[in-house]
Amino acid sequence: MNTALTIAGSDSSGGAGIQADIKTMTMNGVYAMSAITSLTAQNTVGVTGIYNVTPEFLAQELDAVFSDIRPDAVKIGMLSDAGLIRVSGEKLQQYGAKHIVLDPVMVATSGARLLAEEAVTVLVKVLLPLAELVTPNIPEAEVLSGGSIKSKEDMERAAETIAAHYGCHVLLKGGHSVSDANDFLYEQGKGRWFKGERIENPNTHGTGCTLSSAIAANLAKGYSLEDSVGRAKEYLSGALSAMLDLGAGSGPMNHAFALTGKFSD
Ligand SMILES: Nc1ncnc2c1ncn2[C@@H]1O[C@H](COP(=O)(O)OP(=O)(O)OP(=O)(O)O)[C@@H](O)[C@H]1O
Ligand SMILES: Cc1ncc(CO)c(N)n1
Repeated sequence: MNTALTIAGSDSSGGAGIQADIKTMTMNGVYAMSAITSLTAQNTVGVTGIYNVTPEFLAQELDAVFSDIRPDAVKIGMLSDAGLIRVSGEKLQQYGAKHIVLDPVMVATSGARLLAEEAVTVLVKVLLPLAELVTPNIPEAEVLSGGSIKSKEDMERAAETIAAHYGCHVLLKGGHSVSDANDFLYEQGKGRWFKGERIENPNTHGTGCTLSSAIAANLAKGYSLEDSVGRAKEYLSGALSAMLDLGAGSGPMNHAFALTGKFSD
């Protein structure tokens, strides 16, 4: 069986973070493992507490995983401080981890900051060069590219800038745009749009975590990057269109109904 590891934070409400990642990887047919970076007290309305593990403990988790069941792909989500970012980089290099998908989580859907502002430069320096793919949303891509993104052309330009700077492929997600939820993949000098009809569902808690985990799961199974993104986007749209409505705020998606049958291998 193919295996994948998520390095991310726990979401007590189960919609994002580690919980979304494990559901997604399992539904996509790979064995899921986790190295938890932080506990968040969180629900559909907001984040009320963040309790980070120490860098030493994260190193122990990563040693335990890599020395026993090697992951075929790694998804990285919430890493809220510089120490946790550095230790992740060291361990991923030490073990020669492959197929690293980096979701540069900065702010939760509810608006809470999940990455200290001063740690952004460390994330960029340490982890972007190790990643096969980075998956920023529009506000994150503005931070990484240093320019504002208002149009389709701005998205294409920003993805190209990030790829050129850091030597990784870029999937710039359009969930925060006003029109359709189209994502732009920039890979080895060529760009491709992945079209997604906007689903009128305000319950988008964990969409970014789910998409990056589904990409990692498909890379773990041996699909190309383009196919992995295509399959992940189908999975995400399926989970969103199941129209689950839980909690008072932006609720989670329904993973049990995510597979439309097209990719249910
Ligand atoms: N209403 C929607 N309908 C269809 N697809 C959507 C919708 N909202 C987001 N998406 C898709 O969900 C994926 C995640 O994109 P988004 O830009 O929301 O990421 P994010 O902001 O990192 O997520 P999160 O809110 O979990 O932090 C993308 O493929 C995006 O196109
Ligand atoms: C733990 C965690 N990771 C990532 C996100 C981003 O949606 C979140 N809300 N919570």
